[in-house]
Amino acid sequence: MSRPHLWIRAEARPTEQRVPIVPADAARLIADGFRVTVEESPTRVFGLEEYVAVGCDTAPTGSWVDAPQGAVVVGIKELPEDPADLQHTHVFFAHAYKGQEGAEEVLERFRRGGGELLDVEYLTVDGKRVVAFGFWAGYVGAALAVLRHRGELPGEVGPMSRADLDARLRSTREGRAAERALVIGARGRSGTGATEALTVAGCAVTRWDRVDTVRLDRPALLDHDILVNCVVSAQPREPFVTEADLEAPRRLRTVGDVTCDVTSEANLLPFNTAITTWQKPVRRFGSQEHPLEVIAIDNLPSLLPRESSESFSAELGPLLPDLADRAGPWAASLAWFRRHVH
Ligand SMILES: NC(=O)c1ccc[n+]([C@@H]2O[C@H](COP(=O)([O-])OP(=O)(O)OC[C@H]3O[C@@H](n4cnc5c(N)ncnc54)[C@H](O)[C@@H]3O)[C@@H](O)[C@H]2O)c1
Repeated sequence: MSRPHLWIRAEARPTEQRVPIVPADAARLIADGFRVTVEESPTRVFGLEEYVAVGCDTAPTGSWVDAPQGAVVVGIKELPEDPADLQHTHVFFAHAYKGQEGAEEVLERFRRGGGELLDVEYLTVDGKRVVAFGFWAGYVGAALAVLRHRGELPGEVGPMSRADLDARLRSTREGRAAERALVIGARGRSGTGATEALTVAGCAVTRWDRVDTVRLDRPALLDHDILVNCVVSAQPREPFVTEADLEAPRRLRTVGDVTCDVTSEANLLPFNTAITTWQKPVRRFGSQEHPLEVIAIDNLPSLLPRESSESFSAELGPLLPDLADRAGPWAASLAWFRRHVH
């Protein structure tokens, strides 16, 4: 069976420590007949020596531009702006098919260079995504909400390990009554992660999914200390929290909005219309007496780079034997590319 040469590029963003294939999975791929080249990276959470130890070749940062023609360049986030023409097959999250800012330029680079994009977001089986970062997004999103609620998140956030995060979740619970925390979208990937973090934190967790919001019981919703919104929402519908709720007395004080649907028509927390950042993670609403604080960070998985990389790699690895034939989920992703690039 044919095995393409996998080229793991260095991420362009200086804050991005994740990697799509971790050393343990690179070892499995090499045993299965793949050649794996890993670029040097100043930020990656796994050291280059860990890849060398399992038999990967190494290459300088950004040298994928000169990779052999058949190599498949694998990354997570956007490509650097150079070169102008893309000749290789690239696997990454391009965010290029929904009219996003800069999307047309990216597609034009592929068109000009004759390259091919196999966008990870569009790797699907029976229409369902098979590689995603949702679990750890929910985990860290819920964890930050709890820490903020406990007065333990005063300033900036940055990449951390799960062990450190869990230690903070456990140490800050001592001597407190368990907070009432509600996860909506609890059966999904991020909802499952959120539930796990809240459990580690010692919260009393309520889990709602679709059936529980058909007739929204807003008083019950507002009678929680913490809300973590993990709902995939495509159409406008009755908001979970309204402007009117902001001024009124309520138990709810902290919201982790994992969806970050802040500018979408389908925003279920429409009082908030902006994301928050690692530098300024919290936005404050409501009155002095009845504040409501929201964390809506749109790159949550990068805050747990090791765990996010491990789970991503575990999902991607088993798909790679089908890559050479563009079979299975690769065919689905390629179809999206062909629809957009002729
Ligand atoms: N902030 C970040 O860094 C980050 C990272 C990854 C994903 N996300 C976002 O998180 C969201 C969730 O992603 P996911 O991978 O967990 O999705 P998912 O499809 O695994 O789960 C979504 C869940 O929402 C439920 N749901 C849908 N409509 C509902 C409703 N009206 N009421 C209650 N539940 C409802 C679904 O049944 C499902 O269980 C998406 O918007 C995604 O883009 C954000």
